[in-house]
Amino acid sequence: MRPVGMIGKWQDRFAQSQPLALEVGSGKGQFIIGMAQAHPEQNFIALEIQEVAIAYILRKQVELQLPNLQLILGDGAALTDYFAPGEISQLFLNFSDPWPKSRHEKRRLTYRHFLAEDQAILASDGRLQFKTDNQGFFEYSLVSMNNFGMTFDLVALDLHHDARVTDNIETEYEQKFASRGGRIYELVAHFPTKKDTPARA
Ligand SMILES: C[S@@+](CC[C@H](N)C(=O)[O-])C[C@H]1O[C@@H](n2cnc3c(N)ncnc32)[C@H](O)[C@@H]1O
Repeated sequence: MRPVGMIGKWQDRFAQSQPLALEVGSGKGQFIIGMAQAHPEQNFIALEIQEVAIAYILRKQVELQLPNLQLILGDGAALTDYFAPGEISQLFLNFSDPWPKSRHEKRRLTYRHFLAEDQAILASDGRLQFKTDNQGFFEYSLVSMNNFGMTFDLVALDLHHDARVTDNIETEYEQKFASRGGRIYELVAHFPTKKDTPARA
């Protein structure tokens, strides 16, 4: 069931009102729990489509009782069903399914249709952070976001050996791939604001 009643009211669910970050596809929650613990000055929502995975996060949250973490069992392909325009200040896509076959391009969470959803819920100064171990998916996402008019704040082709990144919190997948010697890619980007859009002649 979609939490339609919560649209625009998510801050009411937290101990205090503060910038709200969302992770789409949280898996077992290692990243979002680590972020909520490291950043008590922010609120966090884990959005996950699989009951088994969200139940795993819930079990940890029952134990930890973090005041700045809420969970949604839902579909990250329809973010405007859950959030009001500008309600989210930071959006995390971590190791989303790469859907490598060309005919599945429209399922990739960095396809333009999903970027439009992301843009709608992100605040004007909001940021999208994307991590993957899949080079092809990373390249695709760079092009898709560039074509969408987004600006890149960070492009890291080897996140774990990038001196610019000092506060990385690993996801379960990231830990697994990196421990086998795999390279992790990350980008941080923002959407164009109205003032970035060139005026028509
Ligand atoms: C490859 S796993 C990555 C999990 C975690 N982010 C990590 O890096 O360890 C992808 C996760 O995204 C979830 N997922 C896939 N499509 C989704 C969607 N449309 N909405 C929400 N979650 C989704 C899957 O259930 C899975 O838990």
